[in-house]
Amino acid sequence: MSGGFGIDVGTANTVVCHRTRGVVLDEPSVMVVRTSEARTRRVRPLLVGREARDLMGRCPVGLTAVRPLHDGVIVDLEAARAFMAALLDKAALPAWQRIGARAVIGVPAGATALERRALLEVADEAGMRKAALIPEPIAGAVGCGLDPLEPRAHMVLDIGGGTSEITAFCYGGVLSHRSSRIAGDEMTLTLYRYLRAEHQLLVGELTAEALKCAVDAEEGLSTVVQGIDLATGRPRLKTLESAEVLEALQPTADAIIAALAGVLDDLPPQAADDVLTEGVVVFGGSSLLRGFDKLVESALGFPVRMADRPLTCVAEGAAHCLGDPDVVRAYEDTFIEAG
Ligand SMILES: Nc1ncnc2c1ncn2[C@@H]1O[C@H](COP(=O)(O)OP(=O)(O)OP(=O)(O)O)[C@@H](O)[C@H]1O
Repeated sequence: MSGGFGIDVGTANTVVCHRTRGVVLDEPSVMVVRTSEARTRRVRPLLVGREARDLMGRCPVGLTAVRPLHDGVIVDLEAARAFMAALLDKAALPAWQRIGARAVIGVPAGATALERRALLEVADEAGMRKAALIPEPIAGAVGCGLDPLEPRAHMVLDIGGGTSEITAFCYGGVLSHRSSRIAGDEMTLTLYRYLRAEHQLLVGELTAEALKCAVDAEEGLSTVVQGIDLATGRPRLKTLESAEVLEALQPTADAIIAALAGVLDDLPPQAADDVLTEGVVVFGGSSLLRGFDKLVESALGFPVRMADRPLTCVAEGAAHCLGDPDVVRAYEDTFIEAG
């Protein structure tokens, strides 16, 4: 059987990868709904994905932008169902391809049983009857070409929008795992707060995020930001050097590096040796922050391997696992519930 989908429903982006056709959907995990319907069972998205994201921070009265996931897990089942159905409609995936299709879905390694069931229900509603779950770090590792069944330890860092997950694994089992809520959204919030406190400038979430993505560590680029002056209430432009932006983001990067060091400390010497030789494999959108790899390398002193496709490798790895069920079976009982 050649069909089926690998799915990564993330806090920031949702990616669907067909087993043979590759990525068929890659959209922000946002929808715009009527405020009166937002918390009801009859929520009907007016906009979904990119168009919904464009309205973030600009929603007129009566409309609300909703993110159905927080920290990588579903927080509102009705919203998530409506979101997934609208997104699949938007991708125009024909019903014959979807209904009864197999799917492997990436889930944070620390998702609770309830959170995992919520994802399976959403897949079921979307018509995918034979869905299986896989920890996202393992799916991402497969998408980067690692073999999580070989008797050799690997370590991956997945920095997405809501969570950073660090996982060391070997021979079908997890050696050590840490998850932190310090990831891309927290970096954006840090910049928003920084501009407010240090430059008395109020900016929208999309502007703060664009500043984070525009930063260029190597070429010392500067970026012009437009916001509202807190003192006068008038629009004002501010030019920021990359070095200043990176300095403001340093504490968030330090927190992620500390979690990485913690996972390394947990490893038995032989496994640590494997990891130090291969280096840590990094993926997730926030790994694209300029200079992040150099920061990790200089802090920990071991190599960092950036994924070729950091935003889609989880969905691609999950799709690959459709043809390699041993990986799904080996890791299905390795979810680590937070105590
Ligand atoms: N060039 C860039 N520089 C810095 N950050 C970036 C860049 N491009 C994307 N990002 C950030 O990557 C994050 C989204 O990454 P990704 O799509 O991997 O998250 P996700 O899988 O949806 O989230 P999670 O894994 O937490 O559920 C956003 O916070 C976004 O701002």
